[in-house]
Amino acid sequence: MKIALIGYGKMGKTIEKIALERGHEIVSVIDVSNPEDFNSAAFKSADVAIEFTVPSTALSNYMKCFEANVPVVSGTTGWLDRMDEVKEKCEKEGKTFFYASNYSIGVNIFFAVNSYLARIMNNFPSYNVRMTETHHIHKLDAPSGTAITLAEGILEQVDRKERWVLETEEKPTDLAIHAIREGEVPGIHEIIYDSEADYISIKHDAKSRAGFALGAVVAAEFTAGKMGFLGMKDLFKF
Ligand SMILES: NC(=O)C1=CN([C@@H]2O[C@H](COP(=O)(O)OP(=O)(O)OC[C@H]3O[C@@H](n4cnc5c(N)ncnc54)[C@H](OP(=O)(O)O)[C@@H]3O)[C@@H](O)[C@H]2O)C=CC1
Ligand SMILES: O=C(O)C1=N[C@H](C(=O)O)C[C@H](O)C1
Repeated sequence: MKIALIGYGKMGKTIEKIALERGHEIVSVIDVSNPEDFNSAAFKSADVAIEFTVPSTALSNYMKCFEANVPVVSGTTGWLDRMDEVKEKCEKEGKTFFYASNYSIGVNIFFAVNSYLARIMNNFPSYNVRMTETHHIHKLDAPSGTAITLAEGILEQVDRKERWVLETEEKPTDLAIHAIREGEVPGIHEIIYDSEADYISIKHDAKSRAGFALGAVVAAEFTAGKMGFLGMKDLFKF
């Protein structure tokens, strides 16, 4: 498969290594220095583009992929308030977009466990729920995209919580997400249910970026040749 990489940072480089190991060809690499390459024949020849950049540029990168009719798989976080515009492009104009706030298989299992636990805990109001996420000091957004997906999973199930908030609960119906930035941590997410009697927690701790990158390449293999707005539920069927 011919892959274009958009963003050649920590994730772009890890994805390149895994894509090559899986027998794919990298036909174009676009970073801040060469945005004109979206118009190149090499970019347009790609079966799929994999985009991991920064929140401020993600949406405009997707639009450039759509103009070139190259399906895009993205993991960039911190831009999700614009998601409806992307969905509309897919639904009305037949473009292809695959998105996950976290591509690792382990985190997607964790999402399912989080939902299941939240459904049980809905019946036990003596437990208050909160979350912590820990990432490297270079991360631009907080809370992490993964933490937002986890929070959405809890809010769907736990009737006593109405919205997530960064850091401090203002009222009992708030679900607090504490964001920690330290060293070079690839990503830790922990959900805590706390009562007077005890404390139940579930935690995912990424050992490196390899799991995220492998998931993104597998998603790209799945996306090439497909149409529409896609996500991990289409890929894993859970
Ligand atoms: N969904 C998932 O599974 C995961 C998502 N992420 C998310 O992916 C994103 C990238 O993460 P990571 O690789 O660690 O970050 P990095 O900062 O290491 O890489 C981002 C890269 O994008 C480049 N860039 C900036 N602007 C543009 C532009 N206009 N066009 C093309 N490239 C551009 C940067 O260049 P320069 O440095 O020169 O500015 C940099 O090389 C983040 O939003 C992060 O949260 C990360 C891991 C997993
Ligand atoms: O910026 C990162 O590094 C990560 N970002 C994603 C997020 O915001 O959830 C996924 C992973 O946690 C690493």
